[in-house]
Amino acid sequence: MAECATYGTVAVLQINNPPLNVLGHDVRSQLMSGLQQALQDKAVCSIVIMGKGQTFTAGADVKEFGTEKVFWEPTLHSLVEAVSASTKPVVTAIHGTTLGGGVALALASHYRLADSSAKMGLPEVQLGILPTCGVTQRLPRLVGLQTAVRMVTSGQTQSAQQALTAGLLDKVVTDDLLKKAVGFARSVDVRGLEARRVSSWTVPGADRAEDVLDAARKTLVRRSRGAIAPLTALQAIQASLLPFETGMKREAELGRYLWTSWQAAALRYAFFAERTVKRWHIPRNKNVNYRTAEPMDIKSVGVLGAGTMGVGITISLLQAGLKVVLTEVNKAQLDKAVSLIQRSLEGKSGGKPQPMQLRATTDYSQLREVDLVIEAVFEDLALKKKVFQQLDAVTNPRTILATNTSGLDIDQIAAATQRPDKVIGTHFFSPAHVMRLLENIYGRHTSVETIATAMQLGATIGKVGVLVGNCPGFVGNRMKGLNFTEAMFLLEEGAEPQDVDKALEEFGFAMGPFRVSDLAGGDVHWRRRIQAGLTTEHGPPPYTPVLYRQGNRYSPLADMLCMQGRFGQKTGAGWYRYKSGSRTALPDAEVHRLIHKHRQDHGFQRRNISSQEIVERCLFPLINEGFRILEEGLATGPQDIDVIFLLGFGWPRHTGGPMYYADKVVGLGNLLQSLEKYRAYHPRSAHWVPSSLLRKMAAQGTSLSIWAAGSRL
Ligand SMILES: CCC[C@H](O)CC(=O)SCCNC(=O)CCNC(=O)[C@H](O)C(C)(C)COP(=O)([O-])OP(=O)([O-])OC[C@H]1O[C@@H](n2cnc3c(N)ncnc32)[C@H](O)[C@@H]1OP(=O)([O-])[O-]
Repeated sequence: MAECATYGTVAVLQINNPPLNVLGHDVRSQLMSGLQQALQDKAVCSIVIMGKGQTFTAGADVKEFGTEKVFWEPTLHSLVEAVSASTKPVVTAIHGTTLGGGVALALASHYRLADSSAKMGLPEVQLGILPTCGVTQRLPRLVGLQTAVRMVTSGQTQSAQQALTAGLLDKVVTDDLLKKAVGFARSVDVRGLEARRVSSWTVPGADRAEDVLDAARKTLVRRSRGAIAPLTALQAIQASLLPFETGMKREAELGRYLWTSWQAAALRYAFFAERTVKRWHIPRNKNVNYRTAEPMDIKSVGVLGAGTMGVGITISLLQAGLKVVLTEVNKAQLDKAVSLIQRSLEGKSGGKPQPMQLRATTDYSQLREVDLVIEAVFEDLALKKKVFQQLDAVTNPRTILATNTSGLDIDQIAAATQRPDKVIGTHFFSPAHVMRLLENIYGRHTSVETIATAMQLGATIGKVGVLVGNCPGFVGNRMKGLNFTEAMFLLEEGAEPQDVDKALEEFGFAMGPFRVSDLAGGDVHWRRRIQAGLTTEHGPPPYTPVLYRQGNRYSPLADMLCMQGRFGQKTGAGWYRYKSGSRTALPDAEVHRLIHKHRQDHGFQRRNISSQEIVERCLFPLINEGFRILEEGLATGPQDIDVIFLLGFGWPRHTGGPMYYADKVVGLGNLLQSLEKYRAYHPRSAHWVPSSLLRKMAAQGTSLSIWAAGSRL
């Protein structure tokens, strides 16, 4: 856990708690007793604290949070204060990704040394808590307010070089950290320790503090969108301008406030949910799971289609060091894609992709020897079936064929091949090289090896893979579609697009549904609705009522915009208008007139609609659908749905995701009541009918956490 050794006059305490040396109770106890021994040992003049293995430490053990263990002595706070109070100089020697409590230990030490590859960061706000243990008081004294605010409120890591420049480190070394740290510790002045204690310093540039804090507050109010941790952290940093002890008290008060908040619990849930989804199984056959599966080794991947998605997917694959054969029938499109890919990779790595790694071609037969192909052609079932038939003929029979469809039937696509066991959906989210989600969809015949390979590929390219079953829209788009449907009904009843967007942005989404639609392009879903027979390019299908389709209430507003060529930002007009070259959504009188006329034509009485109603009407049907998805066995558990929404649809992380939010914030009983209430007003919308799983759980008073625990192997 923590090992102690002496090198002449230097005592070295080494954390050894693989994989990440987290500071659980055992580690803290052993570090504390090692420190005390070193202080008592007359032969020891200075002390080094460092870590073995992949990192110094990833900080506190998050698994202890929410349990009593975190308060067992020595707490992290006691350990940090003992380091600070040491009567012998303490040198912290850092390597790997050092986070949270690791940075707290370093700040309390008298000297800080790091390996050149080290990174340091304070991810606490991402867990909804405050970096306590004096971090908010010592860090500004060491690096100034501006850097401290940036590090604490963003959670972003600093490279060793950045940390050195900022004053967070005293020295960066290149190799043999143990030897260098011992040498450094031997050389430090054992007298004058007080002057090395950061707690005795004052914050540099305190005369400009007001300006720095005001600017940070304005940015955070805009960016945090309801998350309380970043602004609370700013208050704690502000307290560093007070005498150290007073600031520490304020830090402790604010720390307690966040520690006990529902947002901290939600963010902790989100942290573990992202890691839980890799433990997948198929609900209808639990024997098919991550433990029984053996993935194929993937070294080369073919990408078919060089549009926006194909380009993003190719970049992700190349960044992970895989060989890619990018295939596109249109030569001009292919050339454009290659130059986009090269520019993107140059921007990141300073180098072009090696010619060996990216081969661009118009010739399908070049895909013959790749291990896996990801098809990313236009979202059209007939086209995809044709492409899969060709792929089946041209590729090696062992090659896995993946489709980047966002909602089409995997079984129908697989049926176009002689190898349905090797066909799977790999749904990337746009921009594919940025978004961390990969929704993997198995069909009726997809083999366990194919599933394991797609999940493994996700991990290889730095994405979080979530496995789901096959249904129209899969999990993400099936649920998300309902959000947009209700958003349009709200327009019919009296809201304007900007009212709906504002309410959902205040809830925490980066963008409301109409701004998202304009960004993505309204034509994508319009084409899908045409294919589904819900509308035609010229209006409702013959003999179809304007406001009802296939037995449900239907709003034709989005179709009406598309019929006018208003596809969103790319056409300069959608639900909003856009000045040339600008992405700023401006309310558009044309759209308001169109909505107003539609209301008049169909007898809607305009009424004022509250933000609460907007949020409930847009989100509750989506959550209800999540319960249906669980009931139908299309997701391994609620975490899978939450991760899809957190990483793929910008669901505000501090609420934990739709299923967690329903369970812990709204309450399943309240959710059921609301669904019943809206169902009474909107009897022609099937999405208000509560799912039987929700009814059952609300009646039994059970929580989704029972499901979450029981649904994992
Ligand atoms: C009192 C408060 C004051 C203090 O300031 C608070 C803190 O320090 S707050 C803490 C601040 N620190 C953080 O917030 C650190 C958050 N951690 C990270 O950001 C990444 O893990 C890291 C970048 C370090 C490595 O990425 P990677 O290489 O892709 O590895 P990976 O992510 O796949 O993790 C491997 C396994 O380790 C597990 N695990 C990880 N961290 C912790 C932890 N702290 N604890 C427990 N477990 C943790 C993780 O669940 C996984 O387990 P499993 O069973 O295999 O699912």
